[in-house]
Amino acid sequence: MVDADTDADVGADARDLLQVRDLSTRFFTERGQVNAVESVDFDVREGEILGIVGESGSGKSVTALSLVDLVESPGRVTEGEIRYRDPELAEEFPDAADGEMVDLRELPERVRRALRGPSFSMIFQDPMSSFNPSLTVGEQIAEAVEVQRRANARPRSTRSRTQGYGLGSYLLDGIVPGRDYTDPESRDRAVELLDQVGIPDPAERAEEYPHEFSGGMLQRAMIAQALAGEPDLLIADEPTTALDVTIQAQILELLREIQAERDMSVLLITHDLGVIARMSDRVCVMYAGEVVERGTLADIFEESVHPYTRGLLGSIPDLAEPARRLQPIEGSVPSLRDAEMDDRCFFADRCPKAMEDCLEKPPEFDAGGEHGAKCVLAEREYSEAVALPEGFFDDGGGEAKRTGADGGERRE
Ligand SMILES: Nc1ncnc2c1ncn2[C@@H]1O[C@H](COP(=O)(O)OP(=O)(O)OP(=O)(O)O)[C@@H](O)[C@H]1O
Ligand code: NI
Repeated sequence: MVDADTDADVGADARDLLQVRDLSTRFFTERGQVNAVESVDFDVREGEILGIVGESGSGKSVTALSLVDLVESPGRVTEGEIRYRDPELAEEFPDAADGEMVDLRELPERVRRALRGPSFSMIFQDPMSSFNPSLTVGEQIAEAVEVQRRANARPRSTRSRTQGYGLGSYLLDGIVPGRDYTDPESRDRAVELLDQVGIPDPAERAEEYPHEFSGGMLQRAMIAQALAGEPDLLIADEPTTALDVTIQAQILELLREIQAERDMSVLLITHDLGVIARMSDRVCVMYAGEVVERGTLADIFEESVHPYTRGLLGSIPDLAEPARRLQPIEGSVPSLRDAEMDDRCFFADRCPKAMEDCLEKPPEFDAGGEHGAKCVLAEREYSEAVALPEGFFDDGGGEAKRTGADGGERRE
């Protein structure tokens, strides 16, 4: 049982680990330009779980890949800043730095790659894709441990062996370790990591191959692999989507424990609002490549102002009436082809409250505190209707809102 107050642990004054500004990523396909991520802004604070939620095709995964410079051709980050807190790098690359924050896009590629593992790590929906089928699980995690060791042993700027940071194809595109490649210490550490993610008999399991693991166990092993580099930020893209409900709950619990233990930041991507409610401190709702609403968990679940968020909320099963059918929002996510996208609200076609003004670019409505939405209607309705007392949103990052709300129950 996790108390709602855990949100409050990450106060509004916690420092940002990552600041994403005006990030745009496009795919230049034969059929034209696809605007997969469109001028996205968000921050990830130290020690928080930031959730990104949205339907399929809303740009969540491409956003994540953009952060770690893994967007594949014909895609490319075309705009924006990805500022990451790293005083050492800031000192080394003053041109890319502003205080302790370094714009990753301004760093040499080799340096940026070297951040994968020790600074950022990623886990995915399909753990199989993260492992080389012909090497034991233990050996692959040991390799990830060694990458971290080498990184620690050398100054960042001269690190050269950054390829094999142990995640999926990035392992394969780098050095594929032979059986005797890793040293015994790294192998011991791998067993320790397997133990930490709750794999029974970790020493024996380390000797097994990925196909000998169940889905849930392999998911745990992937988390162990991602943790081997002791990352500051773990990006989890639909980490439990492929798992059955019981295992899903266990893996989420594990992620939460690990996050708290290490005070790591997590960017959690999912289309499942239940997962968001259970896990995140703050939330960004994405639609058609844009962040259309953002706020604390309470802002989003109790006071959402964007019709899209409200639609999504309407489509989660009611806990009181579990038999109720899901109510998907009618219509589908737009194509994101540049040729079809004007400067307007992209949700207007599906919005039950659409009006003529929605054919213009929606304003960024500030709902107070950290709560914001891209919607002209929200701006109109709520700027007048929600006359909140002075200081309501101020101290404690929305603490006042949570009092008396049912936020506590939602989490477990
Ligand atoms: N390789 C590619 N070539 C062209 N367009 C792409 C490519 N990869 C992604 N896109 C475009 O980017 C959009 C966003 O995709 P993305 O994978 O980020 O969505 P998502 O929100 O993660 O969805 P899902 O929940 O299905 O994973 C897609 O709708 C697609 O149009
Ligand atoms: Ni995705």
